[in-house]
Amino acid sequence: MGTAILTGISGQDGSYLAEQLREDGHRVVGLLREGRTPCVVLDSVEYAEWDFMDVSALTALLSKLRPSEFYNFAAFSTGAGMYDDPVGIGELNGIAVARMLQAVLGADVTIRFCQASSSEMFGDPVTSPQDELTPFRPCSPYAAAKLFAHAVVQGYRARHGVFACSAILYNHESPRRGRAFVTRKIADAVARIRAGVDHELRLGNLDAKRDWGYAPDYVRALRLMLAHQDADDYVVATGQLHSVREFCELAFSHAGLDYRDWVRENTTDLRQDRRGPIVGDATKARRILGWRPSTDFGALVRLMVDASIASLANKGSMS
Ligand SMILES: C[C@H]1O[C@H](OP(=O)(O)OP(=O)(O)OC[C@H]2O[C@@H](n3cnc4c(=O)[nH]c(N)nc43)[C@H](O)[C@@H]2O)[C@@H](O)[C@@H](O)C1=O
Repeated sequence: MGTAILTGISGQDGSYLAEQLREDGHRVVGLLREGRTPCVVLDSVEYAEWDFMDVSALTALLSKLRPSEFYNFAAFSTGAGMYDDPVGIGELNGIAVARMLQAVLGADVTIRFCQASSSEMFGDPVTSPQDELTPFRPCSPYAAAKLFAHAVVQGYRARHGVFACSAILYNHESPRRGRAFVTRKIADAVARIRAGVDHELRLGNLDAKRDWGYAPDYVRALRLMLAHQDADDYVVATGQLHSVREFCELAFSHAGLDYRDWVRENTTDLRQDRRGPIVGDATKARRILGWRPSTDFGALVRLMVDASIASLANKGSMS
């Protein structure tokens, strides 16, 4: 088995992918931005520091490590922050991807590259569900930077013959999701309310809807993309739309609670989210890669709540 390079290894996607690759016998090298420490520290994963402004240093690193695969998850991604720091987002989520592909080209054109693109690129979508041919209408610096990266991936594939793919990832969740995201916020709140630690949960728009899948399923799709004979772009989604309210209903009832007793809509967390439904059509991934999500919405909600309850109990027993 070969060496795989991962950026963004400290987030949920990178950590799940690293685990799956390790299980299959790959050597995994996580690239950490200088001065960073990984949130999820994984045994048997090596780490290297990475300056995302420096193409020649990355070219030298790739020439030394000779990876067969390179997955890029490095990005600012916090929902509410999609509008903050357009310069930083443009640099890391957008231009850095051009630098990575330039380094691949300089080091070894046979390295297979996978970019984590985002359903946010559809912005206020012209049609629903969206597939690989739906036009993009980005509504935030985050989405614009991801779209720049997406176009760069297609350019290096078409013009330079790099095996470069983009996965247009819809929301994907897990117990490793950052606490700023709504699913983790709800799951943690259920655990804390159940334990009597908290007494309410303040959320933004309860009627906002998303196509939510399970993160380990989504990283499995990325691996299938790089294992396929042809490089291409794929929508990775469940095709099911659910509201924040439905997530709350299921999450609280899983803990024997009624969300209406505990959840308050809070205008300070409200985002201007009056957009058409962002829901994906993953027919192409199913047809060409044989990819299917393993975990449906109900199972996802339950496993996240169970993990938050276990984590809180664990903290309690350690204090
Ligand atoms: C595909 C896309 O997926 C993620 O971005 P996101 O969809 O913004 O994720 P989120 O969990 O912050 O919001 C989901 C929905 O939930 C609504 N919502 C209501 N009340 C609260 C609330 O209290 N907090 C938050 N965070 N959201 C709330 C909020 O308005 C939105 O409609 C990233 O991975 C991103 O990197 C990415 O690419």
